[in-house]
Amino acid sequence: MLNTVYQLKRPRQFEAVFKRIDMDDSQIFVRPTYLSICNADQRYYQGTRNKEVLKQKLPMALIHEGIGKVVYDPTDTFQVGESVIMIPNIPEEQDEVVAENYLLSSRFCASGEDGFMREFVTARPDRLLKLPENINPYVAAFTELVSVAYHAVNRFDRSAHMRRKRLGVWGDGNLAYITSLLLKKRFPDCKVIVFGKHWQKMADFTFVDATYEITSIPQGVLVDHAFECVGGSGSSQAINQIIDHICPEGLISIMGVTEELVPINTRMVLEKGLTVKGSSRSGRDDYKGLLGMYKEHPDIMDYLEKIVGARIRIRSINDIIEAFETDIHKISGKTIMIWDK
Ligand SMILES: NC(=O)C1=CN([C@@H]2O[C@H](COP(=O)(O)OP(=O)(O)OC[C@H]3O[C@@H](n4cnc5c(N)ncnc54)[C@H](OP(=O)(O)O)[C@@H]3O)[C@@H](O)[C@H]2O)C=CC1
Ligand SMILES: O=C(CO)[C@H](O)[C@H](O)COP(=O)(O)O
Ligand SMILES: [Zn+2]
Repeated sequence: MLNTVYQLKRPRQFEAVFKRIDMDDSQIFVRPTYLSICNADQRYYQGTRNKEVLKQKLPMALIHEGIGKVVYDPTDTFQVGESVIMIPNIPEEQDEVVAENYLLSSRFCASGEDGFMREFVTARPDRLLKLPENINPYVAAFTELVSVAYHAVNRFDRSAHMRRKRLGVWGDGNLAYITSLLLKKRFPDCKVIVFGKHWQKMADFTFVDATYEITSIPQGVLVDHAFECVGGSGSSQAINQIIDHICPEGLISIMGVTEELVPINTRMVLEKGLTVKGSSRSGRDDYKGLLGMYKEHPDIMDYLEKIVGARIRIRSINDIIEAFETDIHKISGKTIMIWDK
């Protein structure tokens, strides 16, 4: 059968193409319902990736955060009409050491192949998870982003030393909000301190213990471990400020994505004996763990609802452009597309 795929042809230009999909016994058909825009999608949409990357990856359907409804399941794993979270990471092998999101052979929707802006997404049963009942679909749409923070917090917990009195989070955007929220819920006895550029944005981080503007951090403010949730051109400043404010033998978790190489003060990384740990994407176990955390702490959902931003119904390519342009000009929050295609 033919599937309509809404691909980014070149920066700021989408087109609908028709792709043949063969029905077989292993692929479940899902109709996307709520999709959420990530900074990675914006880098393709605005053409801020380097030319070679754009040439290699486009045309490609964007979006790797989303939920949908099962319309056909030859595997009998889900019921028709059931809402599911779509997992964009697609592993092709298992490894006893390397997690699915770090395997070089893994594929990723909206990075190396079409993302979720399609009429139907076809997926193996292990790439879908049943959405719990009564979950707000606008929040569920960005489960992938929350699972990335969950994954990084888990990695931190497995590797960082046990002095965890103060945990620093650099950044004041969506990823910083989510990471500090998960840290506070997971380690309620630790102080979570946010270091951001905009006090107006940090005012929404009501659940943390302190916030500082990065231009006026009082002398003597130190953290045991830190999370970098900035990315882009702010990466270098954030990472170097972390190096200045972290105690010896602390762990720095880097999550921000940047196109440029980032100069960092390696002398002080050495002198302080720091561990720098990168975290990218997430895997099925992270989604499952996160859904368990939602069950244990239902108020996480209330906090996540606060970062739902614009909600835009998509019926045409012009609506898609409107969603991406709105997202560029937002102050904060996640832009959600109600996928009515
Ligand atoms: N590792 C992964 O798998 C994932 C990584 N990401 C990446 O994480 C990064 C953050 O994402 P997101 O929160 O959505 O992005 P945002 O752009 O919303 O957040 C970053 C925020 O940090 C602020 N900022 C800039 N410089 C500094 C600084 N030196 N110290 C503290 N704060 C600063 C920015 O302000 P201003 O805008 O004024 O510069 C902005 O408000 C992005 O690079 C994104 O691509 C996202 C998802 C998954
Ligand atoms: O957003 C992300 C995961 O949620 C990552 O930033 C994204 O996977 C990076 O992909 P790309 O290399 O295509 O920018
Ligand atoms: Zn993303």
